[in-house]
Amino acid sequence: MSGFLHYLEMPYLLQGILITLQLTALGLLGGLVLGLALASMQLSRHRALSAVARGYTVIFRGTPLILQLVFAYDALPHIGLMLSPMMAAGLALAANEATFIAEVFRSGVLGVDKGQVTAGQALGMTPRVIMRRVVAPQAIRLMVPALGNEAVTTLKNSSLASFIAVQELTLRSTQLASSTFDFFSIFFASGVMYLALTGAISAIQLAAERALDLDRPASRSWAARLLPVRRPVAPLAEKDAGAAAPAEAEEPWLPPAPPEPWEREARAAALNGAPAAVEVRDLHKRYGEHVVLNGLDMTVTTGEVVALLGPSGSGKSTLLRGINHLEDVESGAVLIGGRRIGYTDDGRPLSPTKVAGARAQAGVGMVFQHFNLFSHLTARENVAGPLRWVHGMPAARAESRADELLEQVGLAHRADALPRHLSGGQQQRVAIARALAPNPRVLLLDEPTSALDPELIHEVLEVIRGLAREDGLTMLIATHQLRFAQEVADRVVFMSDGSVTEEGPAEEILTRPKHPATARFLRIMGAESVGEVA
Ligand SMILES: Nc1ncnc2c1ncn2[C@@H]1O[C@H](COP(=O)(O)OP(=O)(O)OP(=O)(O)O)[C@@H](O)[C@H]1O
Repeated sequence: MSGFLHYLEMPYLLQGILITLQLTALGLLGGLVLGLALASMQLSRHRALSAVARGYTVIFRGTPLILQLVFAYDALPHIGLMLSPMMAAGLALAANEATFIAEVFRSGVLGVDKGQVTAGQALGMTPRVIMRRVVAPQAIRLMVPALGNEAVTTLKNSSLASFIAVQELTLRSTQLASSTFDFFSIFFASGVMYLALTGAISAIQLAAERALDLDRPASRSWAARLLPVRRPVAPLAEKDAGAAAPAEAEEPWLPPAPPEPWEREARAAALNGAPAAVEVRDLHKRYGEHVVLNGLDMTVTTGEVVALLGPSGSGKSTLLRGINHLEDVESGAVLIGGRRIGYTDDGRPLSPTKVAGARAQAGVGMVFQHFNLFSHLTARENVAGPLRWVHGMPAARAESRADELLEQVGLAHRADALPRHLSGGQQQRVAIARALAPNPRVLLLDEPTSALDPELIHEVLEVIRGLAREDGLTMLIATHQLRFAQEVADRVVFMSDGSVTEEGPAEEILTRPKHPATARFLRIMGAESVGEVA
């Protein structure tokens, strides 16, 4: 059995290993470059590019590698492309491997939560910035195991190059065995050598996975220097300091009583005559045959807080996305501070990159139902990152602004935590801080508490209440929290079937609705208790 050992150090076979490694490197690097191009083409919005990439994939994934090797070596010379055996094998390996690597890239990119991409868009990031700062760092982490697999496959497939006389390990083992007839020992030694090589690849893969693991302290991770940095995970705090009411309180939490009539009157007087922050004019949107916004008109005055109510499916989220041009609409217009986002002055649509710039300038902050925090970044980086990437703020200033806002939402002590180490309520408060960071002129909140457990809702509502009452921020809030709407909103807009059914002072709409649809909705949502509070 030990007869195979001396083959492990035989220069003839060791040189074969070197050639195997060179061939694997050619196949893998070529496959990575070509695979990246194929994946980009498949993900592109241009149908022709996508079709070419799919056609390529069908051909190269559907035919045997050995045929491709022989083709590259024997057939290409007939069209004047003469390649050495090594180059022909490298080309065939790369061309074949690219189809699999492209799928790995594609699944990595598609595996990143779409909500984060939407959040990036809402923050004014260009497609390129979103890819670099949000999608790529997360996709790379997802792709490492599959890429490790592809590296092992390429190494093993390189043995097929023996068919076109490349002097790699398999061919040399075969030649040696044919001349010595010591088949068993030689092929055994050759198998051990392949195992050592594939084992090394697996070890590299594991090291990369460990290095990219977000739960490891960044200081020990070499990969953290390549991908966006995060600070070591802060120890979990037992209890949240800040805006929240204690979660363990035994009494059910109730929002403070609505403002006194004189307070409402004072606010109404202050808002009277203020310029429009958001104007929505005759907005139409449909998904296929389904009309979602049906000629919707609405104006939000600067400093006003508007609660958007309506049954599920009435188009509230679509309206909020439409206001920030995250949704294409069929007709109508949205003006933010008097300007249309996403269109030139003569009404032509802008490119996605220019739309991003327009969004950043328009100053519309957005908070989503499912938070949509960038899951690979700490709370601080979630807030500071967009300030740097979109608004060009120096890192130190962006971080101190992030710290200031995290303090405001009661999360200064969790600034270094990743989103997955935060409760839902904390995540939503980080999302609010992120939306506030660039000083938006208007904040859109899309059911900010509906994904939260009941005991976490109040901490988010407290933050929003502070923004409305103390900071005087213009807000449009889609919500099902009627008591909250009554307390915080200056006006309630009730939507059904894609248009405004009824609107007016919060107090009036919530306690004395005129339209039967509003009355039915309020009844279902427990309007009785609103009446009690009033
Ligand atoms: N991308 C989409 N493709 C097809 N239909 C969609 C899409 N997005 C939303 N819709 C449909 O549009 C309608 C309005 O959806 P929207 O999310 O705006 O309603 P909503 O009032 O916010 O509802 P909810 O209170 O449940 O969030 C719904 O019927 C929904 O199914």
